[in-house]
Amino acid sequence: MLHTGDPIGYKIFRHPRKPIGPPPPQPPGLTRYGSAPSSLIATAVDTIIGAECEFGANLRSPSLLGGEHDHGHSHSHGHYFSGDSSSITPSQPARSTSPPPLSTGNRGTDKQQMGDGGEEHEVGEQWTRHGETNNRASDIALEYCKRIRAIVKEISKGIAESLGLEANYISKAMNLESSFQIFIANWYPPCPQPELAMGLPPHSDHGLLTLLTQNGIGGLQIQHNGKWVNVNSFPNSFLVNTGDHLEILSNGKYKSVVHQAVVNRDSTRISLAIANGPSHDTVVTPAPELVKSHPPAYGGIKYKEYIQLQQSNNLNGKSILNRIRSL
Ligand SMILES: O=C(O)CCC(=O)C(=O)O
Ligand SMILES: [Fe+2]
Repeated sequence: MLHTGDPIGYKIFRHPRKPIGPPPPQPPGLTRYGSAPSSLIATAVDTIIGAECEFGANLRSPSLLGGEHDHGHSHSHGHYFSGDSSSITPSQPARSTSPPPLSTGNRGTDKQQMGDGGEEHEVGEQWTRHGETNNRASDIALEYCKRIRAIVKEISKGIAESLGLEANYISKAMNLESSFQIFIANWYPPCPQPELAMGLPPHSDHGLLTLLTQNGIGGLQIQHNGKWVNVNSFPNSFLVNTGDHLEILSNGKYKSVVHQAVVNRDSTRISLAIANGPSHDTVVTPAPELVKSHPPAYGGIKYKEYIQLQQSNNLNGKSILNRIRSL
């Protein structure tokens, strides 16, 4: 897990208490206690990264996230959002009538998916809330994702060099110009018996890097040497989680971090995660340079299929990565 030091600001976001919906499938022993009311993403975008807070202000200035545009991408290239929650839906019909391939969530969180203009989605879809188009939230989130993508590309250069690879190796191998991003908002309400509950079960993220920002309330834990370690919510920082596809590409030199979210008795916690992966159809395999002294430890699988596998199974540590482990 890495931290980036970009100076972002945020403000505490308090969502009105609402009953959460029916619980998703539970891991044995603990009650899942975290979800998202269906309007969370748009509301969270409005309040955590929206115009009233520092971050929103920074979003409009090029300095924060590395520039006005994301090097090579434009709306016409095919950024999109699509909704898989009941009340945040594309305001225009999707191009295909089949459901989005990644729409089956297993986490009880609201998600918005953003990708490279593949066949399933219309470009420039907008979010609706309570039947009304929320242009502002979708515009801010779109810009946010573009800037995050630029950051991920920069970090990937440093990682590639640390592996003895050419700086742009990861960007090219994963086709990061068209990287598939998923915008995830997690909402963890106060829980009367946190010791009996679990916010988000242990898992690793499927992509390359996940950039997380939070509302100042701790709850994230990472597994380190077999123990759970609390990760504090540092102000003015993103938390960067290493994902399974970095582990694959690096032939195990970088490990994806297993993490979970716990809940607390007093405060609502919200986290916004942007999961950044390769493009949909990319098959990532260990870099040839890294299999000279160690045979490839993982087989390759299309990223889209990998995500489908994770989303159609309960979150359970590194269970999906283990399926394509060859050693
Ligand atoms: O809420 C958190 O801190 C963890 C979120 C997370 O792991 C995820 O969305 O994948
Ligand atoms: Fe995660």
